[in-house]
Amino acid sequence: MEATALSSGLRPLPNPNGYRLPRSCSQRKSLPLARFHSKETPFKKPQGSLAITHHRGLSFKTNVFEQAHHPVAGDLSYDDTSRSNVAEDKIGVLLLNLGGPETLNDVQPFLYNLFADPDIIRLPRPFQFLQGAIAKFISVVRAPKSKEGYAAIGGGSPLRKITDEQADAIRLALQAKNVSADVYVGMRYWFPFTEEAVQQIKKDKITRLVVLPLYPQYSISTTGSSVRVLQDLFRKDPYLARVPVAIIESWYQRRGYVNSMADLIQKELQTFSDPKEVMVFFSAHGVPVSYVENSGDPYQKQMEECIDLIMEELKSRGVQNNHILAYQSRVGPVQWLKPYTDEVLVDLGKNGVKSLLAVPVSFVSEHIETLEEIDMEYRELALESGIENWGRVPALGLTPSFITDLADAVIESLPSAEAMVNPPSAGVSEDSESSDAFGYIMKMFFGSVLAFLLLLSPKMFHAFRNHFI
Ligand SMILES: C=CC1=C(C)c2cc3[nH]c(cc4nc(cc5[nH]c(cc1n2)c(C)c5CCC(=O)O)C(CCC(=O)O)=C4C)c(C)c3C=C
Ligand SMILES: [Fe+2]
Repeated sequence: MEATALSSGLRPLPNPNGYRLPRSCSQRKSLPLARFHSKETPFKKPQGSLAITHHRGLSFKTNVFEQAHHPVAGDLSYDDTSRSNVAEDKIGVLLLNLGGPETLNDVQPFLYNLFADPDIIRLPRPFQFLQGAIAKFISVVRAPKSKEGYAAIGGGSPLRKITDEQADAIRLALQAKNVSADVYVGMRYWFPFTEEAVQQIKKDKITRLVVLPLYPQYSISTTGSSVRVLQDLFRKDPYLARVPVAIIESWYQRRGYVNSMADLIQKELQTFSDPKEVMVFFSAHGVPVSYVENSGDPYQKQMEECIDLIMEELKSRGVQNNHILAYQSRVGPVQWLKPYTDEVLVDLGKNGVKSLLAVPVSFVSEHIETLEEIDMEYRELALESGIENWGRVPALGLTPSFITDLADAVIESLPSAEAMVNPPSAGVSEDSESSDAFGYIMKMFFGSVLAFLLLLSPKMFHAFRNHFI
């Protein structure tokens, strides 16, 4: 697990895991940040545990190996640290997620929010003023196809409901471990937006916050984007700037997660008449290759490590099936991570694979890409390609061992929370505010004109349409 603390001028933001932020991000004012790099050692058996009890009855029982982010594992005592006493705190947990349209009318504005994200469509600096116009254009062009997908799964995304349930389950799991915390949901592209969650956190006077993105692996396009928004909000607000925050950037290595995934796979294999013959097919959401190759996104590496850990766990249980990893859901004209799920399915069918178990691995809730893309499109393609027996592992959702492990991750990261003490961008002059406003108006004007021209040009429309649907 890697926990990061938003904090005071210790180190600049730009190079968290050794990866480079996309230009759009690194060129923004960077937020000072202190980081605690921790690699949980998932295969070491715990050799001891540490109970930390505080006055007011708050008690943490935590495994010393999972305290790797602390300089001296096993020596941890909150009283020894310079950090404030966790027991005194009003603890908040903020779950970050993508969000999804709840009705078909939400689809186009949801897509607009997604494509307006500079971590999703990354434009060279001179063209960044076109972001809004391009987002408008692509969202309008893509909306009909996306709507068909959402219509096929009942008219909207189940993400909000599932994430709310996960929030409740994590709150209860924390309570069962004697940690009282309020759990919030902040979505990146739809309601409840991260901004709303942060307002509530402030209203509730939370004094220590753990940020838990619901993506096991880190990508610039997911966790990176959500955390950037959060940092912007914290930087601007004098109250939030002082709240100690710990960010759990990725957690695919945690035993609880790996074991829970292995449990689900093992169980689903038993539904086949000949479980040993089944190809375990991990299908991860893709990202453009440029994220990995040019910006150092750790997503692909983490994904591969994650699959290795799950397969090692299965092997240790005597499950020796063949497996493969492929990437799904590519959008737009650029190269995405390969191999592509649809191409691999066809190849496997051609090469005589008869039984296949699809395992969605980049996300922990059911969503359009499991319910529509995998269950409908890929299933059909696989059957057409010669695969006879098809199965799919459900998303982790509310699986108790998984939820308990997330609660543990929260507890383990609490001591590493640190406040951002830099004054929020003080002294923004009226001049710079008015020039910002002028720049904004100019961008909106030229952006709208461009979007209008693009939409009117049949040639441009068709070129874009072919790439984005
Ligand atoms: C780890 C998960 C995800 C990564 C990485 C990711 C990158 C990424 N996604 C798009 C474009 C779209 N994503 C869409 C939906 C969507 N994406 C994820 C997860 C990841 N995306 C989820 C869970 C969902 C579903 C939300 C829901 O409503 O259930 C969509 C909209 C759906 C569609 O039209 O297909 C788009 C578009 C890009 C461009 C990208 C990386 C740059
Ligand atoms: Fe996506």
